Amino acid sequence: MSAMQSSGYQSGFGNEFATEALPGTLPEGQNSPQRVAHGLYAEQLSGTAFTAPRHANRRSWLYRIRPAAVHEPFEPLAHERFHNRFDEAPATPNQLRWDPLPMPAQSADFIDGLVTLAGNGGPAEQAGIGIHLYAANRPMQGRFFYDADGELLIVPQQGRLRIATELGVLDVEPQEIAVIPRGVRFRVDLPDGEARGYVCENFGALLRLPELGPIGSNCLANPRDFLTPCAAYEDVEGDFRLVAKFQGALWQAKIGHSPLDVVGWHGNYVPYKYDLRRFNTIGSISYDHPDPSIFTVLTSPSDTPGTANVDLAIFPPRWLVAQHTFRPPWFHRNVASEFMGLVTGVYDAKAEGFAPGGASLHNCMSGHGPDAATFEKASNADLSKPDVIGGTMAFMFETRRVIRPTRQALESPQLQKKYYACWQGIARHFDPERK
Ligand SMILES: O=C(O)Cc1cc(O)ccc1O
Repeated sequence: MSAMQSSGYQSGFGNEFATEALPGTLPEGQNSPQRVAHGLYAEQLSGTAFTAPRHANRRSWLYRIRPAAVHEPFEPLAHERFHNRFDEAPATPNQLRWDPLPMPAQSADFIDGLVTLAGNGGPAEQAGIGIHLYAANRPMQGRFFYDADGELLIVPQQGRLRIATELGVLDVEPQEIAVIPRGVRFRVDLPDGEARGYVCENFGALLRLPELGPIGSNCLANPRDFLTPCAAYEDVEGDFRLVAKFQGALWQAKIGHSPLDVVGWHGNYVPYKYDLRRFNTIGSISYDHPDPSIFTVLTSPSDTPGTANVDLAIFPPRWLVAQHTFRPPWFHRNVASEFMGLVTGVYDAKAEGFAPGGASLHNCMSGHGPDAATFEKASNADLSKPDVIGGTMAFMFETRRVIRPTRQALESPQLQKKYYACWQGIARHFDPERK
């Protein structure tokens, strides 16, 4: 099957987009005419309840060669490593850290290469997240995937992805992220031959831009930097497979054509990508290290205001200039749970051991913070000079519920048995006489 080429992008977040790969595809003035141009079928894809408030309502109208209903029945598809079983092992209060996942020894496409590290909630309650890693060395050939359980926030760490979706093609590279909405069918090709990264499967409310409050109307991730593909389609028939993730398990159906057959579409329920290097990072220009919520790129709200189902925060290159201040991330315990990954470079709270492609988990109220080496360095730093933090991109999935590691994550050879030791060298400095 020939790979779909990049179809170009439309910019904005939550817009009403309209795009067609063949002129004259989109009906004028209505969504579902008696006969659609070019002999296409009209189909609505609803990402929120019909009656969701207008500002939160997401749906798109797709004009396609065949409706999505055209496939054979689904059968269960075994995939032991990719799942939503977050109750297999006791949730531990220990700080956890993993080395990067090795590239697969056998041939693996994006689906084969998914492995579930942790999560909370689940698809049945439409709340919580799954945290997965992927490591793949082969494009998806003759098969397509959709996730009915949640939207997929993909954070590539190594190797580019070409994500051909029903709504067009996203070309994504490390330091960019992609979001594929719940239900949207896609195929992942690997332009660099292999790829590795992180996936947050969001079972809750759709990711959106955070409120800016007193920051004002700009900064953080600016809406115009979000890119949604223009329409692109393939008109191919063959003995293909459609893989669905439904209620935590995989299913597979025969399909005689590519489901990426949408010739034009309009609406606001869309895949998108964002270049994290465009994030307008703000910080303290007086004293103290602010809460990392100032680094929020996207948030999935929960029913409790200000308490996210999941936030994506990033730690991009930045200048630290705060005076009289311990500049790196402080020692911390949090009611929320913090999963971190590193795309490139060094994270400023950890001098070593947190490698690009690796991961750490600090659960509800588990103490964490700078390691001993970072603490000593920052406590003695010359604050008349800025700390110029360059060449790095760490990120955090922060969620209100405890993040429960899977059994395979706790038994993984990548789990660092001695992670706790990075704080063991923290010296006692207490002296009642010292000022
Ligand atoms: O390093 C971490 O684990 C995340 C984190 C970042 C920060 O800027 C402040 C506190 C915190 O826990």
